[in-house]
Amino acid sequence: MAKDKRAKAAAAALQSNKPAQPPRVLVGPSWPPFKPALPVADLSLEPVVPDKVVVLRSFFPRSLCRDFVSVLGTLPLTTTPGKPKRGDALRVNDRYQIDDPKFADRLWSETGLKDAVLNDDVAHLWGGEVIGLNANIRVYRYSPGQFFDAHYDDSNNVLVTAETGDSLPAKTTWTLLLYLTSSSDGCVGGETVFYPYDRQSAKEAIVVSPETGMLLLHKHGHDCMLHEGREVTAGEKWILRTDLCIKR
Ligand SMILES: O=C(O)CCC(=O)C(=O)O
Ligand SMILES: [Fe+2]
Repeated sequence: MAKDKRAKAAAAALQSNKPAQPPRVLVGPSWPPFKPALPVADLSLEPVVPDKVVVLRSFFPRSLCRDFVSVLGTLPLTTTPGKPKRGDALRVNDRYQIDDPKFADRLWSETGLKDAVLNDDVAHLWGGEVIGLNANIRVYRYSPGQFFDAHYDDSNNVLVTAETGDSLPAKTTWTLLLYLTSSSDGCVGGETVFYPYDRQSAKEAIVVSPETGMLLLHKHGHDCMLHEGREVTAGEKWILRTDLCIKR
């Protein structure tokens, strides 16, 4: 065998002996059942900023939020390093992330969310035909001292699993945040704040205080408003994050 061929073979052997990647979490948490049956309230979207930010109050009842927090509290959350990658916002919180198409579909179709989002009055907001939620579910816990500095959320190309099991090409267009705790649970601070003019001006701030069980949707990608998760100063802020996905 020629010398360079031997070297190539050795390199290939080394490659195949490379230690395995850390296992990806494939099995999600056992999410609590949606009990009582959802929705518990009339789900009408309330505008916070016209065409940019809307909320759905009492999307989850308080008891369900409590059930979620107690299950999520058993997950291996990871504290994000204080030093972000270049271009990334400084985020200091404890986080868990999983691809869970089944749960994303349940959250979409078994909660009243799908009907509320596809309602004729609001269907024009989303930038296309919404076909479901991003399977990438993120759970954030902010303890005192933790926050998410001002940033913009990106739009991403993803696959959404249809009821038939088929994967459909999709694009995320709006961020979805579900607040599982609030001041009524002892969480102080943690407001989500939007800045309409791309600068962190206190005068221009549009402040959304967490409400237990409230769902917030805001436009992301090109038209995303600068926003932050303010520091929590007491208690814990728990949120669940995913995105609305349109057909691509
Ligand atoms: O925690 C918040 O209020 C904001 C979270 C956020 O901006 C994000 O997940 O991109
Ligand atoms: Fe964000």
